[in-house]
Amino acid sequence: MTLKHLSIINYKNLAQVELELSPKINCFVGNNGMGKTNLLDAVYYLSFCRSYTNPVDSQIIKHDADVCMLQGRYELEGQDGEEEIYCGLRRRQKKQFKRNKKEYEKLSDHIGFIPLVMISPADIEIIQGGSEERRKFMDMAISQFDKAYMHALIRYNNALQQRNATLKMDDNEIDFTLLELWEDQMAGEGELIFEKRQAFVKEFIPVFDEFYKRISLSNEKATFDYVSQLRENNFREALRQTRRRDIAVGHTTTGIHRDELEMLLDGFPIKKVGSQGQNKTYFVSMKLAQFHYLLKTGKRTPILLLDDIFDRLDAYRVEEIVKLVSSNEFGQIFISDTNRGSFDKILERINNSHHIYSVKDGEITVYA
Ligand SMILES: Nc1ncnc2c1ncn2[C@@H]1O[C@H](COP(=O)(O)OP(=O)(O)OP(=O)(O)O)[C@@H](O)[C@H]1O
Repeated sequence: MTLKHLSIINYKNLAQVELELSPKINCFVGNNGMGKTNLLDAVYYLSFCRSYTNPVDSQIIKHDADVCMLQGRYELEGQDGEEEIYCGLRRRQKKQFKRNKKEYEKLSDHIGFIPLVMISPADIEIIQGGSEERRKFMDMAISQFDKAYMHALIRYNNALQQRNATLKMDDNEIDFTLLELWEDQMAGEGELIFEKRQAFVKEFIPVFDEFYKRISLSNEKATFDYVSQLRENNFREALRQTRRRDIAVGHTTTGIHRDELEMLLDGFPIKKVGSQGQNKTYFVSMKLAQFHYLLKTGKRTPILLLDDIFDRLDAYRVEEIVKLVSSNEFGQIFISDTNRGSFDKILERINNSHHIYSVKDGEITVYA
């Protein structure tokens, strides 16, 4: 999977960008706040129909503009010709998302077509944030290769919302037949989501473990465990049993929306005991394992985006990550950093084609 050409108009601080990209490594260097993350985020947008950093579309249009446009031309492995992905945003209007000039009926149809993994400092939230961050990680990872999972999740969340709205009604207004209907839908979709999350985590852990060991070259034992109320309970029955309590609190207290990934370092929660470098090693290993998983399950090599990830890692860990991502297993890579030195280290090891760009006040030029 290669992004050959990228055009941007008015994406955050990037007023106008035209780039011919290297099929292997593309480095973006510049000071803080210049637009490096925005550039990587634009590439992310073309895969996921949304920004990695800001879920509100109107806020990604350049402040002084009304329209924003992204266009990418891709080459797919084993396929002749190019694929063109286009996104047009206009304030107060529905976004247009097109593949080869044909508009998608549903944006979810596009997810997974351009597989991509982004690693950024914001991923610390997977460890430090609430359990919804860890569920989001699983959902993003599985949805990219499993449409049935994504659709089950959409239906589950809809049924959950409906059940919660019903629980908030006055007792005499609650329609128990309707409540049962939402519960049946939640149970059906929830069981499927649980099975798929369980299978994903089972395969994912050994790969993650391997990456963590390689990057840290230590005896630190990093692992995690999937915790779900569905493991021990029949979900449909559990929903019936917790109804009274749920009516009292006004929301659903049982289900896969309460699942958790317990993240451990040497048997202790990494959230509590991990150093900054260990935390970073942990989430980088998770994302690389996600890449590996996508590669194994999908038809195409994902694009990898590394946004400013070397800060706080010791020289040894940086070198190991560089060795890993420059191996043949990885395809096209976009890297951003404030320091040209990090790139030189990376490029020393690689004979492959690479481009280095300078990013300054939203303008991108080939590095002199
Ligand atoms: N909608 C927008 N319109 C114009 N500028 C925006 C918009 N959204 C964000 N910006 C600007 O983008 C800049 C941040 O860019 P970005 O996050 O890409 O920086 P960076 O080069 O990655 O910096 P760092 O090294 O600090 O991570 C800020 O100056 C911010 O004001």
